[in-house]
Amino acid sequence: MADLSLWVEGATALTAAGGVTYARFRAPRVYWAMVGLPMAWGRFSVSYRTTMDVCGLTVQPSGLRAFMSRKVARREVRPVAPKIRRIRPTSTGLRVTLRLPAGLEPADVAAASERLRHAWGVHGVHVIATKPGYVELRMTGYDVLRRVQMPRKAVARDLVVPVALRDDGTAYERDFRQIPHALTLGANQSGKSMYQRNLIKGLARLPVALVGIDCKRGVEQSRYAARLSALATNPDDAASLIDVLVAEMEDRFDLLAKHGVSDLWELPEHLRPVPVVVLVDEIAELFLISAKKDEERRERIVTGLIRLAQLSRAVGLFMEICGQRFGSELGKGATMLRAQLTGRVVHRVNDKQTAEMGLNDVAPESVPAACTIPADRPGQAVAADASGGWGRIRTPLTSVEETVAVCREFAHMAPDLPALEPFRPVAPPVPAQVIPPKPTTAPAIP
Ligand SMILES: Nc1ncnc2c1ncn2[C@@H]1O[C@H](COP(=O)(O)OP(=O)(O)OP(=O)(O)O)[C@@H](O)[C@H]1O
Repeated sequence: MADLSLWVEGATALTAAGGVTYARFRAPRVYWAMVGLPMAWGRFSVSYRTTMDVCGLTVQPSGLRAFMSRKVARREVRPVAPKIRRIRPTSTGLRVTLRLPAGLEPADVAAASERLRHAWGVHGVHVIATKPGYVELRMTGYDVLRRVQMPRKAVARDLVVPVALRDDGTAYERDFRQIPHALTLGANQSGKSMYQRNLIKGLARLPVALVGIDCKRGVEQSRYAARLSALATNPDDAASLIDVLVAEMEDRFDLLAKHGVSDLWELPEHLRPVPVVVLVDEIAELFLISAKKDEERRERIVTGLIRLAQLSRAVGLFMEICGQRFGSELGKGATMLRAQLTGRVVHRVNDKQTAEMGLNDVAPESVPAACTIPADRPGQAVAADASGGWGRIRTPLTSVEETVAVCREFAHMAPDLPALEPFRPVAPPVPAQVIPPKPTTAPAIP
């Protein structure tokens, strides 16, 4: 009898251990909530003071404070560590708000983040300066980019689209009003189309006009035709469409001048034209020419794009450009246009030079991170902008069917812009539901 209960206990323990190991790799969120979080929180609480001390994140107390400790409280004078203001567990990690003592700055804490991560046994520690004197430690319990799950609260709104997950567990949002024009670079199969797909899926729900330029005969973007107000699938159409967009920009400037305002958002709502997002897939197709006769068209396209990039923010025209490389080898105007695209997302690249094209002028220290994206992590990228900030992101896996369905659902939101009417794509018919043939009843076997 005793033997049997020993067997049952052993089997239960083994099952539980197996379950925990399984959860750790297959359901890291569950593992974090049940095992990782209590352990990390405990370790953090118990070792906070000593960890801060050994990581050099304490300062000597002021003279008055030292005097009070010694004479009034009759305590030993101890170095001062940042004060914990708030601890908040999340589904991916732990967030701690710290008040820094005089003498410490956010960069000091950021420099120690690797040491903190090892001390508390977490996957990563990111340090964010939230306001003067305060930092937030964003700890992640596991590699959140391995299988991307967007935070539930991340939804598209205004002109902000959550398009990927950051490695600190927060959503990476493409905010068109903050960063009007952006560039996405990456090698073949690095995840550029997935990035655009997530962007289109988010934008489709917003009151914006979507304009596609996809000179690979529209293989990528024509699938989203239901929600596009215009689509160009070859360089000749692209040149005409860009001319129309430049004319639209000029009309909008006339409108602003007429009402004495300098920005689209200052217009009363009933007068405000709808924002337009121009999505360019494979920019090289617009720059490269195979015959001398195409030179004039190239000149028209490049001048138009540069004018749009320089001026169109105020009138609500935004650009999202995508390509494998974008440097001076594309010819005149390429680097000038690139300089106007201040948002940068660089996926896996084949050479350091491509990473430099995308990141050197905005966040040069992020170049090594872009060069070390593993090939088995499509969709992972380095995102940077003109503020100098950068981080690692990865898009969620989103199927074409899912995005097409969203485009169809929100097709009624594609605004009618008369100028773009000649370029309006014809949405492919909804595939008829395949109804399986009725099974024919087999003759009864006698
Ligand atoms: N975030 C992601 N998670 C998982 N798989 C992804 C992710 N992003 C892309 N992939 C996969 O990687 C492959 C290449 O992705 P995608 O087509 O987006 O790359 P690309 O850079 O546009 O390639 P190309 O330049 O050849 O068109 C696809 O099979 C896609 O399903």
